[in-house]
Amino acid sequence: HEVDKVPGPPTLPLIGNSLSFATSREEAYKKMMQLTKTYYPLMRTWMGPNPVIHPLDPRTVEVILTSSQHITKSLEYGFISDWLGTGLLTSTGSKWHSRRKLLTPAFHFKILEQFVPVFAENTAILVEILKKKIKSNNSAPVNIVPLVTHCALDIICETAMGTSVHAQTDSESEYVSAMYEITDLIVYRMLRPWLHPDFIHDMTPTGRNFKRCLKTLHGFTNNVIQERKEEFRRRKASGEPTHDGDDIGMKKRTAFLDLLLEMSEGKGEFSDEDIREEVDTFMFEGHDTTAMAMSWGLYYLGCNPDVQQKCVEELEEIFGDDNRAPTYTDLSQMKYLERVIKETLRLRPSVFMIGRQVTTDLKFDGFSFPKGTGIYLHIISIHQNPKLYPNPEKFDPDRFLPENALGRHPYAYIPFSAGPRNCIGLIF
Ligand code: HEM
Repeated sequence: HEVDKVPGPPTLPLIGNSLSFATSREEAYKKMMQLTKTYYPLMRTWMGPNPVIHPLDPRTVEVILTSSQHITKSLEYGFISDWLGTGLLTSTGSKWHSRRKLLTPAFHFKILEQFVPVFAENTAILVEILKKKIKSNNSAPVNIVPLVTHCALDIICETAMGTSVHAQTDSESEYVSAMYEITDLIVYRMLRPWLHPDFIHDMTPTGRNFKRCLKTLHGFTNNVIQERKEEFRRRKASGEPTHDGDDIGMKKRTAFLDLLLEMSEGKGEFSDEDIREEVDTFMFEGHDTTAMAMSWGLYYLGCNPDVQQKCVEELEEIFGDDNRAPTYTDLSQMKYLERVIKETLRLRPSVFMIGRQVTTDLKFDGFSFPKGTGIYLHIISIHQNPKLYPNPEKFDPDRFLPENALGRHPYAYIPFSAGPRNCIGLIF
């Protein structure tokens, strides 16, 4: 096979390199990181019967990401599509093109600006919960990940669907548990090629649990969509504004769902099913990514008191003694905090790997890769490459000072991916 001209670890017939990764997430991750170091700058593996190439330096990553041809996601994304359908993350070709065009205005900063109070309200709840935890724990370490994740879930629910799941105050919610469980089940399946065929997966406990979670998740979004739709129609019929909140507890803001409903009513371009797949996509893409970024950010602030002190000073400069909630304009003044977030996403990018599938022959560096070859892009491996970031494990926000970033390859920093299929929620 053409792909075998590229160096890579020894393979077994039929199963390729799959056995090496059919282990815990942690082990699979460590193994992959080690391989990317050994075979830098280009590696091949076989995931079961499927060949995969791993471009590991920014130059070749740029070739893939800037291409308008290579926009089809790798086979693994198929395991999410029972949940997310062919929404923006998983779709390809003309469906993806038209959806991306339709949804881009929903992420305009004018829309995002009205969400800042939602961030502030939910963060205030998180701070109170953290204070209580620290007190009741006698200042012993607190696992912040579930707390931060619940906060992120509340934020994304309110901004994407205009409804609250109150995950911070009701962590027993069925929807919240299903959300947690399904992501674990998907990763478990990805790492085990014998679970890839649907008919096998469906017969296993993993498959049955997956279906159960799916029922809860789809049931929840379907309900919210129906409720919002009825409300939307009622308002339209009575001549009220369709999406600026009402007196039954909704805040004065437009959730993504309201925008989708407007699109569907206006031009009939979105069916209920279309709306659900996009809302589910935002829920999936928008909560775990932000929760991990916030958790790692807090972790690094905790480990680096000097960095923490500089953030405090910056905030004091902006707010003085005022206890008011931050505004969108305030955010743009938090230059140092922005570098802290950038450095967090360098060291611990929430989406540490993305995948593509070759659909028309791909050529670079004297190699030719036929249709059907998988492409894995290891964002984390690029971000931790000592050739691009000296002393890569060191947490140093000043790497992102303009003078220090000068001359760095633009594809050496890609936490939100890049090119036509980059993250639509990156300003969020
Ligand atoms: C720290 C936060 C985030 C990070 C690091 C992140 C990262 C990424 C990355 C790397 C991709 C490319 C995925 C791929 O090619 O497979 C992506 C795509 C996407 N992200 Fe984000 N994301 C974040 C937050 C969000 C939020 C808050 C939303 C929505 C509310 C969102 C919605 C999406 C969507 C819909 C796509 C698919 C875009 C397309 O294919 O056209 N993301 N994100």
